[in-house]
This record gives sequence, C-alpha cells and structure tokens, in this order.
Amino acid sequence: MTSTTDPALTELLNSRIRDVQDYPKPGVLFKDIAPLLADAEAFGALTRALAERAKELGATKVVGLEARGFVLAAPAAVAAGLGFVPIRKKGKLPGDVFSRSYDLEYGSATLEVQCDAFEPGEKVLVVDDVLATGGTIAASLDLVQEAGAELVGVVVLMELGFLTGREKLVPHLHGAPLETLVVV
Ligand SMILES: O=P(O)(O)OC[C@H]1O[C@H](OP(=O)(O)OP(=O)(O)O)[C@H](O)[C@@H]1O
Ligand SMILES: Nc1ncnc2[nH]cnc12
Repeated sequence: MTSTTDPALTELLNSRIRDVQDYPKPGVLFKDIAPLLADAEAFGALTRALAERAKELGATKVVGLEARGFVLAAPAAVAAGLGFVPIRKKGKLPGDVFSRSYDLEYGSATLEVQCDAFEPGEKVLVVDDVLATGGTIAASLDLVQEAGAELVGVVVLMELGFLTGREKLVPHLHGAPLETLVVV
C-alpha cells in the first residue's frame, strides 16, 4: 500500500467533503473541501500522505494548480522538503510563460507556468483537489512537459467518477501514475 491508498485515510477525507447542489451553476454537484481544510486532523493527514508520495516518487518539485491545488500542494511540498511551483490562471505570472487553454465542467480557462520554473532534470509531482473532465490537469501536464521537467506522478484528492477525466489524461501522462485518494 502507498501513502495514497490507505482506506482509513480515504474514509476520513471523504467524510470531510461536502456536497453543494447547483453550485456554481444549475446541474453541478459541487464538492466543497472547506470542511476538510478546517479539520486539522484530516488536512494534516492529507498533507503527510501527499508529502510521502512525493518522496516515494522521487519528485524534486511539487506543482500545484490554482487555486485549490495550491492549498494542498504547497504544505505537502514543505513537508516533503521540496520546492513548490504554481501553475496559474492567465495573466497572473510575470515574465515569459508557457500557456494552454482548456475547458472546465462549468466554463473555460487558460493556465500558465513560468518558462524558467524548472531546472534541467527536475522531477515533478502534480497535485490538485478535483479531477472532473480532466481539462485542468491535461493542460497542466502539457505545461510541465513544455517547461522541460519530467512528470513522475499526479495525485488528486478526489475523482468525480461519473465524468471521464481519467481517460482524457492517459495521453498526457506519458506513463506516469495517476492516483486519486477519494472517488466520488
Ligand atoms: O477536471 P476539470 O474539469 O478540469 O476540473 C477540475 C478543476 O476545477 C476546479 O478548478 P477551478 O478552475 O474551478 O478553480 P479554483 O481551484 O480556482 O476554485 C478544481 O480545483 C480543478 O482544478
Ligand atoms: N463538481 C465539482 N466540484 C468541485 N470542484 C470542481 N471542479 C470541477 N468540477 C467540480
């Protein structure tokens, strides 16, 4: 068992995710992680599991995806003794950036990473909160590759099982593992 496949951890995390119907628009069942973040035990356990996985996979940087991905990835990077790299929505990062546009369950957006975010040979773990359609993570994986880093894994807190994000990600993973702690 890896740090991200512990059934007790999955149960704890799942119990702290709140369903909000019709947010941010009708027909969407929004998965709210605010109760999880507010619970020191659950947030701490998640942070330790992510950090452990980063070390097991040999990552040299943890990448977080704006905005909720930052909240999970940054403390995990610190706990693992690694640096953090942000992938941000368009227009938020100074200097030269790589860009990718993508579709969301409830809209569309463009993500960017700084061209000098990684040193040669860096190994990256990508962390986010939700895998829904897969558009956000697919765009992010392409950005990591374009910026010259090696992807060693993707860990997502929750996977919306009724969408097909996992299939969409396969060509973007280049063989790296995709792990989700909770399938909802
Ligand atoms: O698999 P997908 O269909 O791409 O959806 C998943 C993404 O959607 C949410 O981000 P959102 O852009 O809503 O922003 P936030 O984190 O800034 O709230 C979530 O945090 C994931 O990053
Ligand atoms: N249903 C959902 N709940 C929370 N975050 C999301 N991001 C994309 N779809 C989502």
